[in-house]
Amino acid sequence: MAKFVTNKDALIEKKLKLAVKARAELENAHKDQIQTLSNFAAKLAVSSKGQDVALDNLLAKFRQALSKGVSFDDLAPLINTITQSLKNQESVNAENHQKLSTSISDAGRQLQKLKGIPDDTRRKLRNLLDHELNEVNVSYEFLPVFEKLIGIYQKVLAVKTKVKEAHDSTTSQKPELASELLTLANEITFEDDVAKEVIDIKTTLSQSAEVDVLLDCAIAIIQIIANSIARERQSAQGFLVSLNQTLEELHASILSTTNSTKHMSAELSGLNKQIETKIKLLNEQTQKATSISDLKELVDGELKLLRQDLVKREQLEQKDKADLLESFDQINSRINVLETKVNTYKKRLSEQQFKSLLDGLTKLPNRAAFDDRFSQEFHMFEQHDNETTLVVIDVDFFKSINDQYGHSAGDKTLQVIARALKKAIRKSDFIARYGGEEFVLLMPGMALQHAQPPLEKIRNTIKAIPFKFKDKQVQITVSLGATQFKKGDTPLAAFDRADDALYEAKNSGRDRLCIRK
Ligand SMILES: Nc1nc2c(ncn2[C@@H]2O[C@H](COP(=O)(O)OP(=O)(O)OP(=O)(O)O)[C@@H](O)[C@H]2O)c(=O)[nH]1
Repeated sequence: MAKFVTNKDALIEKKLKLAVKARAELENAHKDQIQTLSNFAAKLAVSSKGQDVALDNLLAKFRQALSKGVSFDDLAPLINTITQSLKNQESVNAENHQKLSTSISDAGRQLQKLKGIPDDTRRKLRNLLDHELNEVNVSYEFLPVFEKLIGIYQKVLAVKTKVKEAHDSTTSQKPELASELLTLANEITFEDDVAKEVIDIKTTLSQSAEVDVLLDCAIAIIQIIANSIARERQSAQGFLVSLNQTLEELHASILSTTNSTKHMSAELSGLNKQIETKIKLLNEQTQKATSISDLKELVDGELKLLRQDLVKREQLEQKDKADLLESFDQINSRINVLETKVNTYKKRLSEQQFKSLLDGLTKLPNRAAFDDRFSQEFHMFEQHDNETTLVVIDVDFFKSINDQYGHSAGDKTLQVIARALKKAIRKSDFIARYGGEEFVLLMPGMALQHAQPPLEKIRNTIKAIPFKFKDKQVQITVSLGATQFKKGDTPLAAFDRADDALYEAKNSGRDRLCIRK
Protein backbone atom coordinates (compact mmCIF):
# COMPACT_ATOMS: atom_id res chain seq x y z
CA MET A 1 0.00 0.00 0.00
CA ALA A 2 2.79 2.37 0.99
CA LYS A 3 4.45 1.64 -2.22
CA PHE A 4 1.13 2.38 -4.06
CA VAL A 5 0.84 5.71 -2.15
CA THR A 6 4.40 6.60 -2.87
CA ASN A 7 3.91 5.95 -6.51
CA LYS A 8 0.76 8.03 -6.56
CA ASP A 9 2.44 10.87 -4.73
CA ALA A 10 5.35 10.76 -7.00
CA LEU A 11 3.01 10.91 -9.96
CA ILE A 12 1.15 13.86 -8.55
CA GLU A 13 4.39 15.58 -7.71
CA LYS A 14 5.63 14.99 -11.17
CA LYS A 15 2.41 16.34 -12.68
CA LEU A 16 2.63 19.29 -10.38
CA LYS A 17 6.19 19.98 -11.39
CA LEU A 18 5.19 19.72 -15.00
CA ALA A 19 2.29 22.06 -14.39
CA VAL A 20 4.58 24.56 -12.61
CA LYS A 21 7.06 24.36 -15.45
CA ALA A 22 4.33 24.81 -18.02
CA ARG A 23 2.99 27.76 -16.07
CA ALA A 24 6.45 29.27 -15.85
CA GLU A 25 6.93 28.73 -19.55
CA LEU A 26 3.53 30.32 -20.21
CA GLU A 27 4.37 33.25 -17.99
CA ASN A 28 7.69 33.70 -19.75
CA ALA A 29 6.00 33.49 -23.12
CA HIS A 30 3.47 36.05 -21.92
CA LYS A 31 6.27 38.28 -20.69
CA ASP A 32 8.02 37.93 -24.03
CA GLN A 33 4.82 38.78 -25.85
CA ILE A 34 4.28 41.83 -23.64
CA GLN A 35 7.89 42.87 -24.22
CA THR A 36 7.54 42.43 -28.00
CA LEU A 37 4.28 44.32 -27.92
CA SER A 38 5.87 47.06 -25.82
CA ASN A 39 8.85 47.28 -28.19
CA PHE A 40 6.48 47.44 -31.14
CA ALA A 41 4.49 50.18 -29.46
CA ALA A 42 7.70 52.06 -28.72
CA LYS A 43 8.89 51.72 -32.34
CA LEU A 44 5.48 52.77 -33.60
CA ALA A 45 5.51 55.73 -31.27
CA VAL A 46 8.97 56.78 -32.47
CA SER A 47 8.21 56.29 -36.16
CA SER A 48 4.93 58.11 -36.03
CA LYS A 49 6.01 60.74 -33.49
CA GLY A 50 5.12 64.23 -34.52
CA GLN A 51 2.60 63.25 -37.15
CA ASP A 52 -0.34 63.52 -34.83
CA VAL A 53 -0.23 64.68 -31.22
CA ALA A 54 -3.30 62.62 -30.27
CA LEU A 55 -1.72 59.46 -31.70
CA ASP A 56 1.51 60.22 -29.84
CA ASN A 57 -0.42 60.47 -26.59
CA LEU A 58 -2.35 57.27 -27.24
CA LEU A 59 0.81 55.29 -27.97
CA ALA A 60 2.49 56.65 -24.83
CA LYS A 61 -0.55 55.60 -22.81
CA PHE A 62 -0.44 52.12 -24.41
CA ARG A 63 3.23 51.63 -23.53
CA GLN A 64 2.60 52.74 -19.96
CA ALA A 65 -0.34 50.33 -19.64
CA LEU A 66 1.79 47.46 -20.99
CA SER A 67 4.63 48.17 -18.59
CA LYS A 68 2.17 48.28 -15.66
CA GLY A 69 0.82 44.88 -16.69
CA VAL A 70 -2.76 45.99 -17.36
CA SER A 71 -4.96 43.12 -18.57
CA PHE A 72 -5.62 42.69 -22.25
CA ASP A 73 -9.27 43.22 -21.65
CA ASP A 74 -8.49 46.69 -20.29
CA LEU A 75 -6.14 47.36 -23.21
CA ALA A 76 -8.70 46.46 -25.87
CA PRO A 77 -10.49 49.89 -26.03
CA LEU A 78 -7.12 51.65 -26.13
CA ILE A 79 -6.00 49.41 -29.01
CA ASN A 80 -9.26 50.16 -30.83
CA THR A 81 -8.75 53.92 -30.49
CA ILE A 82 -5.14 53.60 -31.63
CA THR A 83 -6.19 51.51 -34.65
CA GLN A 84 -8.78 54.14 -35.57
CA SER A 85 -6.26 56.93 -35.14
CA LEU A 86 -3.74 55.05 -37.27
CA LYS A 87 -6.34 54.68 -40.00
CA ASN A 88 -7.03 58.39 -39.91
CA GLN A 89 -3.32 59.05 -40.02
CA GLU A 90 -3.11 56.86 -43.10
CA SER A 91 -5.56 58.97 -45.05
CA VAL A 92 -3.86 62.18 -43.85
CA ASN A 93 -0.56 60.71 -45.05
CA ALA A 94 -2.04 59.83 -48.44
CA GLU A 95 -3.37 63.36 -48.77
CA ASN A 96 -0.01 64.82 -47.80
CA HIS A 97 1.71 62.54 -50.25
CA GLN A 98 -0.54 63.82 -53.02
CA LYS A 99 0.04 67.44 -51.99
CA LEU A 100 3.78 66.96 -51.88
CA SER A 101 3.78 65.34 -55.30
CA THR A 102 1.68 68.16 -56.75
CA SER A 103 3.83 70.90 -55.26
CA ILE A 104 7.06 69.27 -56.49
CA SER A 105 5.50 68.88 -59.90
CA ASP A 106 4.28 72.53 -59.91
CA ALA A 107 7.67 73.86 -58.83
CA GLY A 108 9.37 71.83 -61.54
CA ARG A 109 6.94 72.81 -64.30
CA GLN A 110 7.36 76.48 -63.38
CA LEU A 111 11.10 76.09 -63.61
CA GLN A 112 10.68 74.47 -67.04
CA LYS A 113 9.02 77.64 -68.33
CA LEU A 114 12.16 79.72 -67.71
CA LYS A 115 14.30 80.64 -70.68
CA GLY A 116 18.03 80.16 -70.76
CA ILE A 117 18.26 76.92 -68.73
CA PRO A 118 21.28 74.86 -69.87
CA ASP A 119 20.26 71.84 -71.99
CA ASP A 120 21.47 69.10 -69.64
CA THR A 121 19.73 70.72 -66.67
CA ARG A 122 16.51 70.99 -68.68
CA ARG A 123 16.81 67.28 -69.59
CA LYS A 124 17.32 66.28 -65.95
CA LEU A 125 14.33 68.32 -64.93
CA ARG A 126 12.11 66.70 -67.56
CA ASN A 127 13.15 63.21 -66.44
CA LEU A 128 12.50 64.07 -62.82
CA LEU A 129 9.00 65.35 -63.52
CA ASP A 130 7.93 62.77 -66.09
CA HIS A 131 9.39 59.61 -64.47
CA GLU A 132 11.10 59.84 -61.13
CA LEU A 133 8.25 61.69 -59.45
CA ASN A 134 5.69 59.10 -60.63
CA GLU A 135 7.71 56.28 -59.12
CA VAL A 136 7.46 57.66 -55.59
CA ASN A 137 5.10 55.53 -53.45
CA VAL A 138 5.86 56.54 -49.93
CA SER A 139 6.64 59.95 -48.53
CA TYR A 140 10.28 59.34 -47.64
CA GLU A 141 10.97 58.47 -51.29
CA PHE A 142 10.28 62.10 -52.07
CA LEU A 143 13.50 63.09 -50.35
CA PRO A 144 15.94 62.18 -53.20
CA VAL A 145 13.54 63.71 -55.74
CA PHE A 146 13.45 66.85 -53.64
CA GLU A 147 17.21 66.95 -53.41
CA LYS A 148 17.53 66.69 -57.17
CA LEU A 149 14.97 69.41 -57.76
CA ILE A 150 16.76 71.73 -55.35
CA GLY A 151 20.03 71.00 -57.19
CA ILE A 152 18.39 71.94 -60.49
CA TYR A 153 16.98 75.13 -58.93
CA GLN A 154 20.43 76.10 -57.72
CA LYS A 155 21.93 75.58 -61.16
CA VAL A 156 19.25 77.64 -62.88
CA LEU A 157 19.57 80.32 -60.23
CA ALA A 158 23.33 80.48 -60.77
CA VAL A 159 22.86 80.86 -64.54
CA LYS A 160 20.16 83.49 -64.10
CA THR A 161 22.12 85.47 -61.51
CA LYS A 162 25.11 85.62 -63.82
CA VAL A 163 22.96 86.80 -66.70
CA LYS A 164 21.27 89.37 -64.48
CA GLU A 165 24.58 90.65 -63.13
CA ALA A 166 25.90 91.08 -66.65
CA HIS A 167 22.63 92.71 -67.65
CA ASP A 168 22.64 94.99 -64.60
CA SER A 169 26.17 96.15 -65.16
CA THR A 170 25.40 97.23 -68.70
CA THR A 171 21.90 98.50 -68.24
CA SER A 172 22.07 100.45 -65.03
CA GLN A 173 19.83 103.47 -65.04
CA LYS A 174 21.21 107.02 -65.11
CA PRO A 175 18.25 109.41 -65.18
CA GLU A 176 20.35 112.52 -64.39
CA LEU A 177 22.54 111.79 -67.40
CA ALA A 178 19.47 111.38 -69.59
CA SER A 179 18.11 114.73 -68.50
CA GLU A 180 21.50 116.43 -69.08
CA LEU A 181 21.69 114.99 -72.58
CA LEU A 182 18.13 116.11 -73.25
CA THR A 183 19.02 119.64 -72.18
CA LEU A 184 22.03 119.52 -74.48
CA ALA A 185 19.92 118.28 -77.38
CA ASN A 186 17.45 121.09 -76.71
CA GLU A 187 20.08 123.79 -76.56
CA ILE A 188 21.87 123.05 -79.79
CA THR A 189 20.38 124.46 -82.94
CA PHE A 190 20.59 121.90 -85.69
CA GLU A 191 20.24 122.32 -89.42
CA ASP A 192 16.84 121.32 -90.81
CA ASP A 193 18.15 118.16 -92.45
CA VAL A 194 18.94 116.59 -89.08
CA ALA A 195 15.83 117.88 -87.28
CA LYS A 196 14.08 114.50 -87.51
CA GLU A 197 17.14 112.72 -86.15
CA VAL A 198 17.30 115.14 -83.22
CA ILE A 199 13.59 114.61 -82.45
CA ASP A 200 14.19 110.84 -82.43
CA ILE A 201 17.12 111.26 -80.06
CA LYS A 202 15.04 113.43 -77.76
CA THR A 203 12.22 110.88 -77.78
CA THR A 204 14.63 108.12 -76.88
CA LEU A 205 16.17 110.20 -74.10
CA SER A 206 12.81 110.96 -72.59
CA GLN A 207 11.86 107.30 -72.58
CA SER A 208 14.98 105.58 -71.33
CA ALA A 209 17.77 106.21 -68.86
CA GLU A 210 19.70 103.02 -69.54
CA VAL A 211 23.41 103.64 -69.87
CA ASP A 212 23.60 101.75 -73.19
CA VAL A 213 20.86 103.87 -74.70
CA LEU A 214 22.37 107.07 -73.29
CA LEU A 215 25.72 106.20 -74.82
CA ASP A 216 24.11 105.71 -78.22
CA CYS A 217 22.30 109.03 -77.91
CA ALA A 218 25.46 110.83 -76.78
CA ILE A 219 27.36 109.43 -79.76
CA ALA A 220 24.57 110.41 -82.12
CA ILE A 221 24.57 113.98 -80.72
CA ILE A 222 28.36 114.19 -81.00
CA GLN A 223 28.15 112.97 -84.60
CA ILE A 224 25.57 115.60 -85.47
CA ILE A 225 27.67 118.34 -83.86
CA ALA A 226 30.83 117.07 -85.58
CA ASN A 227 29.07 116.98 -88.97
CA SER A 228 27.73 120.46 -88.45
CA ILE A 229 31.21 121.76 -87.50
CA ALA A 230 32.72 119.98 -90.52
CA ARG A 231 30.09 121.55 -92.77
CA GLU A 232 30.72 124.95 -91.28
CA ARG A 233 34.47 124.54 -91.69
CA GLN A 234 34.04 123.40 -95.28
CA SER A 235 31.92 126.39 -96.11
CA ALA A 236 34.42 128.72 -94.36
CA GLN A 237 37.25 127.11 -96.30
CA GLY A 238 35.30 127.49 -99.55
CA PHE A 239 34.75 131.12 -98.76
CA LEU A 240 38.43 131.69 -98.02
CA VAL A 241 39.50 129.98 -101.24
CA SER A 242 37.17 132.09 -103.35
CA LEU A 243 38.18 135.22 -101.42
CA ASN A 244 41.80 134.43 -102.16
CA GLN A 245 41.07 133.84 -105.82
CA THR A 246 39.28 137.15 -106.15
CA LEU A 247 42.12 138.94 -104.37
CA GLU A 248 44.65 137.37 -106.73
CA GLU A 249 42.61 138.41 -109.75
CA LEU A 250 42.38 141.90 -108.37
CA HIS A 251 46.09 141.99 -107.78
CA ALA A 252 46.72 140.81 -111.35
CA SER A 253 44.39 143.43 -112.75
CA ILE A 254 46.05 146.25 -110.85
CA LEU A 255 49.47 144.96 -111.90
CA SER A 256 48.52 144.76 -115.57
CA THR A 257 46.96 148.23 -115.41
CA THR A 258 50.14 149.62 -113.89
CA ASN A 259 52.27 147.82 -116.49
CA SER A 260 50.22 148.96 -119.40
CA THR A 261 50.14 152.49 -118.00
CA LYS A 262 53.93 152.39 -117.68
CA HIS A 263 54.24 151.01 -121.19
CA MET A 264 51.85 153.62 -122.57
CA SER A 265 53.59 156.49 -120.86
CA ALA A 266 56.93 155.26 -122.21
CA GLU A 267 55.44 155.16 -125.70
CA LEU A 268 53.84 158.55 -125.20
CA SER A 269 57.01 160.17 -123.95
CA GLY A 270 58.88 158.65 -126.94
CA LEU A 271 56.29 160.15 -129.25
CA ASN A 272 56.43 163.49 -127.46
CA LYS A 273 60.19 163.51 -127.79
CA GLN A 274 59.82 162.70 -131.48
CA ILE A 275 57.36 165.58 -131.94
CA GLU A 276 59.61 167.91 -129.96
CA THR A 277 62.62 166.96 -132.10
CA LYS A 278 60.58 167.48 -135.24
CA ILE A 279 59.41 170.93 -134.13
CA LYS A 280 62.98 171.80 -133.20
CA LEU A 281 64.16 170.61 -136.60
CA LEU A 282 61.39 172.50 -138.31
CA ASN A 283 62.41 175.61 -136.43
CA GLU A 284 66.00 175.28 -137.54
CA GLN A 285 65.06 174.51 -141.09
CA THR A 286 62.66 177.49 -141.34
CA GLN A 287 65.48 179.75 -140.25
CA LYS A 288 67.70 178.31 -142.89
CA ALA A 289 65.05 178.60 -145.64
CA THR A 290 65.89 181.04 -148.41
CA SER A 291 62.62 181.39 -150.23
CA ILE A 292 58.94 181.37 -149.32
CA SER A 293 58.23 178.49 -151.62
CA ASP A 294 61.04 176.47 -150.05
CA LEU A 295 59.66 177.37 -146.67
CA LYS A 296 56.16 176.47 -147.67
CA GLU A 297 57.26 173.16 -149.04
CA LEU A 298 59.32 172.41 -145.98
CA VAL A 299 56.57 173.41 -143.52
CA ASP A 300 53.95 171.51 -145.46
CA GLY A 301 56.01 168.33 -145.42
CA GLU A 302 56.96 168.66 -141.77
CA LEU A 303 53.41 169.64 -140.74
CA LYS A 304 52.06 166.55 -142.45
CA LEU A 305 54.47 164.41 -140.50
CA LEU A 306 53.68 166.31 -137.34
CA ARG A 307 49.93 165.87 -137.84
CA GLN A 308 50.51 162.17 -138.27
CA ASP A 309 52.46 162.09 -135.05
CA LEU A 310 49.77 164.11 -133.27
CA VAL A 311 47.00 161.78 -134.52
CA LYS A 312 49.09 158.85 -133.37
CA ARG A 313 49.59 160.51 -130.04
CA GLU A 314 45.89 161.24 -129.70
CA GLN A 315 45.09 157.65 -130.57
CA LEU A 316 47.62 156.46 -128.10
CA GLU A 317 46.17 158.70 -125.42
CA GLN A 318 42.64 157.54 -126.16
CA LYS A 319 43.68 153.92 -126.14
CA ASP A 320 45.47 154.55 -122.89
CA LYS A 321 42.35 156.16 -121.46
CA ALA A 322 40.10 153.31 -122.68
CA ASP A 323 42.46 150.68 -121.39
CA LEU A 324 42.68 152.43 -118.11
CA LEU A 325 38.91 152.76 -117.88
CA GLU A 326 38.40 149.12 -118.79
CA SER A 327 40.96 148.09 -116.30
CA PHE A 328 39.33 150.23 -113.61
CA ASP A 329 35.97 148.74 -114.49
CA GLN A 330 37.40 145.30 -114.08
CA ILE A 331 38.92 146.19 -110.78
CA ASN A 332 35.65 147.77 -109.71
CA SER A 333 33.58 144.74 -110.57
CA ARG A 334 36.06 142.49 -108.80
CA ILE A 335 35.88 144.67 -105.74
CA ASN A 336 32.09 144.45 -105.94
CA VAL A 337 32.23 140.67 -106.07
CA LEU A 338 34.53 140.69 -103.10
CA GLU A 339 32.27 143.00 -101.18
CA THR A 340 29.23 140.81 -101.87
CA LYS A 341 31.11 137.74 -100.73
CA VAL A 342 32.28 139.38 -97.55
CA ASN A 343 28.77 140.66 -96.85
CA THR A 344 27.24 137.23 -97.38
CA TYR A 345 29.71 135.70 -95.03
CA LYS A 346 29.19 138.42 -92.45
CA LYS A 347 25.44 137.85 -92.62
CA ARG A 348 25.93 134.13 -92.23
CA LEU A 349 28.13 134.65 -89.22
CA SER A 350 25.68 136.95 -87.52
CA GLU A 351 22.87 134.52 -88.33
CA GLN A 352 24.90 131.78 -86.70
CA GLN A 353 25.46 133.95 -83.69
CA PHE A 354 21.77 134.76 -83.54
CA LYS A 355 20.83 131.16 -84.09
CA SER A 356 22.96 130.01 -81.18
CA LEU A 357 20.96 132.29 -78.93
CA LEU A 358 17.65 130.85 -80.11
CA ASP A 359 16.04 127.69 -78.84
CA GLY A 360 15.73 125.32 -81.78
CA LEU A 361 12.34 123.90 -80.81
CA THR A 362 10.35 126.93 -79.73
CA LYS A 363 12.38 129.62 -81.53
CA LEU A 364 12.32 131.62 -78.30
CA PRO A 365 15.60 132.97 -76.93
CA ASN A 366 17.41 130.18 -75.15
CA ARG A 367 19.04 130.01 -71.75
CA ALA A 368 22.28 131.62 -72.96
CA ALA A 369 20.30 134.54 -74.36
CA PHE A 370 18.38 134.79 -71.11
CA ASP A 371 21.55 134.80 -69.01
CA ASP A 372 22.83 137.64 -71.14
CA ARG A 373 19.66 139.69 -70.89
CA PHE A 374 19.21 138.86 -67.21
CA SER A 375 22.59 140.32 -66.31
CA GLN A 376 21.88 143.40 -68.47
CA GLU A 377 18.54 143.99 -66.74
CA PHE A 378 20.09 143.38 -63.35
CA HIS A 379 22.79 145.89 -64.16
CA MET A 380 20.12 148.41 -65.21
CA PHE A 381 18.36 147.82 -61.91
CA GLU A 382 21.56 148.42 -59.94
CA GLN A 383 22.36 151.56 -61.91
CA HIS A 384 18.93 153.11 -62.23
CA ASP A 385 16.78 151.32 -59.68
CA ASN A 386 14.71 150.10 -62.57
CA GLU A 387 11.83 148.04 -61.15
CA THR A 388 11.94 144.62 -62.77
CA THR A 389 9.81 141.55 -62.21
CA LEU A 390 11.25 138.11 -62.83
CA VAL A 391 8.94 135.14 -63.43
CA VAL A 392 9.65 131.43 -63.76
CA ILE A 393 6.93 129.52 -65.61
CA ASP A 394 6.71 125.72 -65.64
CA VAL A 395 4.28 123.47 -67.50
CA ASP A 396 2.35 121.24 -65.09
CA PHE A 397 2.61 117.47 -65.36
CA PHE A 398 4.44 117.77 -68.64
CA LYS A 399 6.02 114.37 -68.24
CA SER A 400 2.61 112.74 -68.42
CA ILE A 401 1.97 114.39 -71.83
CA ASN A 402 5.14 112.77 -73.14
CA ASP A 403 4.25 109.49 -71.48
CA GLN A 404 0.66 109.37 -72.69
CA TYR A 405 0.82 110.95 -76.13
CA GLY A 406 4.46 110.65 -77.16
CA HIS A 407 7.46 112.91 -77.24
CA SER A 408 6.52 114.70 -80.45
CA ALA A 409 3.16 115.66 -78.90
CA GLY A 410 5.22 117.04 -76.00
CA ASP A 411 7.39 119.02 -78.44
CA LYS A 412 4.34 120.42 -80.20
CA THR A 413 2.86 121.42 -76.84
CA LEU A 414 6.01 123.35 -75.96
CA GLN A 415 5.91 125.14 -79.33
CA VAL A 416 2.27 126.13 -78.89
CA ILE A 417 2.82 127.32 -75.32
CA ALA A 418 5.93 129.27 -76.37
CA ARG A 419 3.97 131.01 -79.12
CA ALA A 420 1.15 131.84 -76.73
CA LEU A 421 3.58 133.21 -74.14
CA LYS A 422 5.32 135.36 -76.73
CA LYS A 423 1.96 136.75 -77.82
CA ALA A 424 0.77 137.39 -74.28
CA ILE A 425 3.67 139.56 -73.12
CA ARG A 426 4.49 143.24 -73.73
CA LYS A 427 7.03 144.27 -76.36
CA SER A 428 9.42 145.42 -73.66
CA ASP A 429 9.22 142.06 -71.82
CA PHE A 430 11.66 139.30 -72.52
CA ILE A 431 10.69 135.64 -72.55
CA ALA A 432 13.08 132.71 -72.96
CA ARG A 433 12.97 128.94 -72.80
CA TYR A 434 15.11 128.20 -69.79
CA GLY A 435 15.22 124.47 -70.46
CA GLY A 436 12.84 121.49 -70.68
CA GLU A 437 9.32 122.67 -69.93
CA GLU A 438 10.48 125.77 -68.05
CA PHE A 439 10.26 129.36 -69.31
CA VAL A 440 11.54 132.62 -67.77
CA LEU A 441 10.03 136.03 -68.16
CA LEU A 442 11.72 139.37 -67.46
CA MET A 443 9.41 142.37 -67.12
CA PRO A 444 11.54 145.53 -67.01
CA GLY A 445 9.76 148.56 -65.62
CA MET A 446 7.10 146.38 -63.98
CA ALA A 447 6.73 146.44 -60.19
CA LEU A 448 5.75 143.13 -58.61
CA GLN A 449 2.61 144.67 -57.13
CA HIS A 450 1.35 145.41 -60.66
CA ALA A 451 2.51 142.18 -62.23
CA GLN A 452 -0.21 139.97 -60.80
CA PRO A 453 -3.04 140.77 -63.30
CA PRO A 454 -0.94 140.29 -66.48
CA LEU A 455 0.59 137.10 -65.05
CA GLU A 456 -2.82 135.69 -64.14
CA LYS A 457 -3.88 136.55 -67.68
CA ILE A 458 -0.95 134.56 -69.05
CA ARG A 459 -1.88 131.59 -66.83
CA ASN A 460 -5.48 131.69 -68.06
CA THR A 461 -4.41 132.08 -71.69
CA ILE A 462 -2.38 128.87 -71.54
CA LYS A 463 -5.16 127.08 -69.68
CA ALA A 464 -7.63 128.05 -72.41
CA ILE A 465 -5.57 126.59 -75.30
CA PRO A 466 -7.66 123.75 -76.77
CA PHE A 467 -5.03 121.00 -76.93
CA LYS A 468 -6.19 117.81 -78.61
CA PHE A 469 -4.18 114.58 -78.55
CA LYS A 470 -5.39 111.30 -80.02
CA ASP A 471 -8.82 112.89 -80.45
CA LYS A 472 -8.92 113.73 -76.77
CA GLN A 473 -9.39 117.26 -75.49
CA VAL A 474 -6.60 117.96 -73.01
CA GLN A 475 -6.24 120.95 -70.72
CA ILE A 476 -2.69 122.02 -69.96
CA THR A 477 -1.85 124.42 -67.17
CA VAL A 478 1.24 126.26 -66.00
CA SER A 479 2.53 127.26 -62.58
CA LEU A 480 4.26 130.62 -62.12
CA GLY A 481 6.69 131.91 -59.49
CA ALA A 482 7.36 135.66 -59.48
CA THR A 483 9.64 138.06 -57.65
CA GLN A 484 11.17 141.50 -58.08
CA PHE A 485 14.80 142.60 -58.03
CA LYS A 486 15.53 144.21 -54.70
CA LYS A 487 18.36 146.10 -53.05
CA GLY A 488 21.25 143.89 -51.97
CA ASP A 489 20.19 141.16 -54.40
CA THR A 490 22.47 139.13 -56.57
CA PRO A 491 21.07 137.75 -59.84
CA LEU A 492 21.26 134.27 -58.33
CA ALA A 493 19.39 135.29 -55.18
CA ALA A 494 16.62 136.86 -57.27
CA PHE A 495 16.36 133.80 -59.46
CA ASP A 496 16.26 131.49 -56.43
CA ARG A 497 13.42 133.55 -54.98
CA ALA A 498 11.38 133.20 -58.17
CA ASP A 499 12.19 129.50 -58.20
CA ASP A 500 11.06 129.16 -54.57
CA ALA A 501 7.80 130.85 -55.50
CA LEU A 502 7.36 128.38 -58.36
CA TYR A 503 8.05 125.52 -55.97
CA GLU A 504 5.34 126.84 -53.70
CA ALA A 505 2.92 127.08 -56.66
CA LYS A 506 3.68 123.46 -57.59
CA ASN A 507 3.32 122.22 -54.04
CA SER A 508 0.09 124.03 -53.37
CA GLY A 509 -1.71 122.37 -56.27
CA ARG A 510 -0.19 123.81 -59.52
CA ASP A 511 -2.08 125.97 -62.07
CA ARG A 512 -1.38 129.06 -59.94
CA LEU A 513 0.84 132.09 -59.47
CA CYS A 514 2.86 132.49 -56.29
CA ILE A 515 4.78 135.58 -55.38
CA ARG A 516 7.91 136.07 -53.25
CA LYS A 517 8.77 139.61 -52.28
N1 LIG B 1 8.72 116.45 -75.49
C1 LIG B 1 9.67 117.05 -74.78
N2 LIG B 1 9.84 116.74 -73.48
C2 LIG B 1 10.79 117.37 -72.79
C3 LIG B 1 11.64 118.31 -73.38
N3 LIG B 1 12.48 118.76 -72.43
C4 LIG B 1 12.17 118.12 -71.28
N4 LIG B 1 11.14 117.28 -71.49
C5 LIG B 1 10.48 116.37 -70.52
O1 LIG B 1 9.73 117.14 -69.60
C6 LIG B 1 9.47 116.34 -68.47
C7 LIG B 1 9.49 117.16 -67.21
O2 LIG B 1 9.04 116.35 -66.20
P1 LIG B 1 9.12 116.73 -64.68
O3 LIG B 1 10.31 117.58 -64.40
O4 LIG B 1 8.97 115.48 -63.91
O5 LIG B 1 7.91 117.67 -64.41
P2 LIG B 1 6.37 117.58 -64.79
O6 LIG B 1 5.94 116.27 -65.30
O7 LIG B 1 6.08 118.75 -65.68
O8 LIG B 1 5.69 117.76 -63.41
P3 LIG B 1 5.60 119.08 -62.52
O9 LIG B 1 6.59 120.08 -63.04
O10 LIG B 1 5.94 118.62 -61.15
O11 LIG B 1 4.19 119.59 -62.64
C8 LIG B 1 10.52 115.23 -68.47
O12 LIG B 1 9.90 114.01 -68.71
C9 LIG B 1 11.42 115.59 -69.65
O13 LIG B 1 11.87 114.45 -70.32
C10 LIG B 1 11.47 118.60 -74.78
O14 LIG B 1 12.16 119.39 -75.40
N5 LIG B 1 10.48 117.95 -75.42
